[in-house]
Parts: sequence; structure tokens; C-alpha cells
Amino acid sequence: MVDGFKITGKRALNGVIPVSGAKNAALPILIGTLVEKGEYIIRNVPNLRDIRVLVKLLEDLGMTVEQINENDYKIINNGFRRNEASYEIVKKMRASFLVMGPMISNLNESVVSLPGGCAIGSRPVDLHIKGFEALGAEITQVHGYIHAKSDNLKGAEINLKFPSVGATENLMMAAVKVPGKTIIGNAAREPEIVDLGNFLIKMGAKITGLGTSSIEIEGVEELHACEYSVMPDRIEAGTYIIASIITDGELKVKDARLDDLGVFKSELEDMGIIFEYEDGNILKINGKLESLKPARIRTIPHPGFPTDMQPQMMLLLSLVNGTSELEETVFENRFMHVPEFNRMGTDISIRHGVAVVSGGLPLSGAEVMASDLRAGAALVLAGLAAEGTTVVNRVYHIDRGYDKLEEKLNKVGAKIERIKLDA
Ligand SMILES: CC(=O)N[C@H]1[C@@H](OP(=O)(O)OP(=O)(O)OC[C@H]2O[C@@H](n3ccc(=O)[nH]c3=O)[C@H](O)[C@@H]2O)O[C@H](CO)[C@@H](O)[C@@H]1O
Ligand SMILES: C=C(OP(=O)(O)O)C(=O)O
Repeated sequence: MVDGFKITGKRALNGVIPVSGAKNAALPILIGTLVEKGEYIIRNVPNLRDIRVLVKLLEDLGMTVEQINENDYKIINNGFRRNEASYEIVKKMRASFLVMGPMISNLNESVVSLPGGCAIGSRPVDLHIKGFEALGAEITQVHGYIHAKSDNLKGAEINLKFPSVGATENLMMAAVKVPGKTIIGNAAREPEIVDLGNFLIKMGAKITGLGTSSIEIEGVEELHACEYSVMPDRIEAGTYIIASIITDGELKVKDARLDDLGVFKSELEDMGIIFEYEDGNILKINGKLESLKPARIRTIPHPGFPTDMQPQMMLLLSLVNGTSELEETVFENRFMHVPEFNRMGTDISIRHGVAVVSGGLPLSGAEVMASDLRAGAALVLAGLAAEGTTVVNRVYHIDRGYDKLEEKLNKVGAKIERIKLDA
């Protein structure tokens, strides 16, 4: 049996929904505590399945992890206990592969399992590996594991073929203690990279160019532990912004930083949404679903439209009158939600990597299946907007990345019940 959500649709949502710490910043920052010995306090960590998996991995590598209260962790790094990150843990979460950067910088030899693909794409790690090699690591691959010898690293100029978020983060963590200057060209510019970089700078790292496509790192011999608070989750915020638009009532979102969402803000404004901040950090979202215009959007790395908002955006577009188009350019297989949406009454077809959405049809509740994290979140949104009852199966995908999703939505008027279902 697995957990599912039973959602009663068409309820008005009112009040303020809070945004938790960002999964995609908390994961690399917690992994960043492997870079140097000491006692760290990491605050605003979301309560997620992925965080629990990572804590197991950090403990397995020798760290002492104490959850001092719901969202704050103390991590004591007294050095690595072992030099291998096993498949058993890495297979559960791709971000675990980011331990390789700190391992390479601290251990002469290390072994990390290859993460494997997932529903949205094959997701290779060749760019991470090429970068480590440029820093002087000797890499071999045996039985699904990457073995690295890294006793003689030095700064290098690395040009990424694609601005990979994970490769940029892994290479930053590998390079901060490597002698000499490392330049990461065509680096990812996502806000989570900036958050990780600021954490490393707080530890004493010398990094410039964060948020640009050229990151320069001047290696230092030693860093020090620090206290750090993780940024708010921009994808969670975007998901609740869409929840607000597609439901009746006046749902506001607390700690939604629109600037972190790249062109998401201007795309919604072009469709007819007007954003307004109240009391500094409460976002009010104005605009009637019936009067919004359709859109043509393509996902591209930040500051382009975020791929992690694509399924939720598609759901919104399916409720807007007219024909919209959504092109996915970051992951080759991120349209698994389309047949599930269509089971609920949407008219979406995929032509050459572009989803063509004939919007404005009413949704009716159905039994649907989450294939991955954001597809799952988008199906919950569909359930909120649909007539009748929707049952979303396999919500373990959603639990990976949304802190208390049903609890937060129920507090503002939704009716979502966690139930047990056959997988
Ligand atoms: C934990 C985390 O932060 N996850 C985010 C991170 O994933 P992740 O770090 O895995 O995403 P990347 O930016 O690395 O991947 C983007 C694209 O590059 C390809 N690629 C990547 C690395 C590589 O070595 N070779 C290669 O070909 C991938 O297959 C994918 O098609 O950024 C993605 C893109 O914004 C987001 O959707 C994920 O939510
Ligand atoms: C794809 C995502 O995450 P991950 O890289 O952890 O699979 C996501 O957050 O939407």
C-alpha cells in the first residue's frame, strides 16, 4: 500500500499559505557541510522525504546530525568515516551525487554510486565527471560506481556544455579548497546556486560571479563551519501562486520571491495577472481565470521559465480559454502528466516536444497517478480545480519535495485527505 490524496474539488481557498525552505537549496547546503570539519547550524530546512534520505547519507559518511527543532539541524563534521556513498542511498535521490564534490576535495580516494535516471529523463552526470577530471581527478567507472583518485588537484578553467545546476554545485564544492583559481564557464545561474555559494562564502570560501554564467573560485587551504538559513522555495511558491489563480477565494502566498522565478512572473503578467506585495512578504495575486490570455512558453535554464514549474503551468493553461503551447527543453521526458490531465478532461496533445493545450474545458475529478514530484503537485492543483473527487496515487513523489502540502492547503480551505491505496 502507498499513500494517496483524496481531493474534494471546487472549494474556495482563502488566507495566507506559507512557503518552506527550498528543497533544491537545502540539499546542496546540507551536503556542503561535508566540505570542512566543524559544527554547523542549518536553519529553514524543509520537512521532506529527500531531506530524511540525505540525513541518512550524511550519517553513513560519518556526520552527526541532530534535528534541533522542526526546521533546524545541527551537523557535526569530525571527518569522513568512510569513503563510499552506496547505491542503496544514492538510488533514492539523485541529489546525493553532490557528495562527490566534497569527497573529492577531502579524500584522496572516493567512491560514489551513479544515481540512475528517473521518470523525467535519463539525467547523465558526464558534465560533473568532466569537471572533476579538469581539476585533476582520475576517474574510473566500475560496476555502476564512480571511483575518484584526487590527491593532486589544482584549479582549472571548466566550460560546461550545458549550464547544469548539479554540475555547477558539485564543482563549486570540489573547488573551494583546491589550490589556484577555478573558473566555471557557462555555469548555472539558478538562485539555489547563489544560496549554496553564499553558504560556502560564509564558511570562508572565495567565490565571485554567483548568479552569472562565469563563477570564479580562488582555492583556500581551510574553511570553517557556520550557521546558515536556507532560502524560501521558489517552486513551492510558484505552485501556490497557481493554486491561488485556479481556485475561488483570495489565497495569498507568504515568502514568495517572484524575482527568483525568472520569467514566470512576466509570463503570468502578460496573461493578465497583477502581483502585489502586502506587508513586504505576503504576495497577493489579482486576476480572474476567465479573463486570462493563453501563452506560448518554453522551459530554459534560469532566468528562463523553470522546468520545475512546467506541469503546474500546463494545468493553469488548460483552464485558460484559447490555445497555449508549452515546450520542454531541459528534460527529454517531462510530459508524463499529460495523459493524467486528459483523464480529467483537458485537451492536450504533444507534437515534437511541444504540448499544445486547447484550454478552457471544465475538469472533472478522476483517479490519477503521480509520475514524479512536479507532475504530482500539478495533479493536486487539477484536483482543486475539478468538479467532484480526485484521487492522486503515489504521493510519495510529492512528499519528496513539498513540506506538509495537504496540511498547508487544508488550512486555507482545501479538502485533501491522505489515504492508503494499492501502488
Ligand atoms: C536537486 C536539484 O536541485 N534538482 C534540480 C536540478 O536538477 P539537476 O541538477 O539534475 O539538473 P541539471 O541542470 O543538471 O540538468 C539539466 C539537463 O542537463 C542534463 N545533464 C546534466 C548533467 C550532466 O552531467 N549531463 C547532462 O546531460 C540533464 O540530463 C538535464 O537534461 O536542476 C533541474 C533543472 O533546473 C531541476 O529540474 C531540478 O529540480
Ligand atoms: C526534478 C526535481 O528534483 P530532483 O532533481 O531532486 O529530481 C524537482 O525538484 O522538480
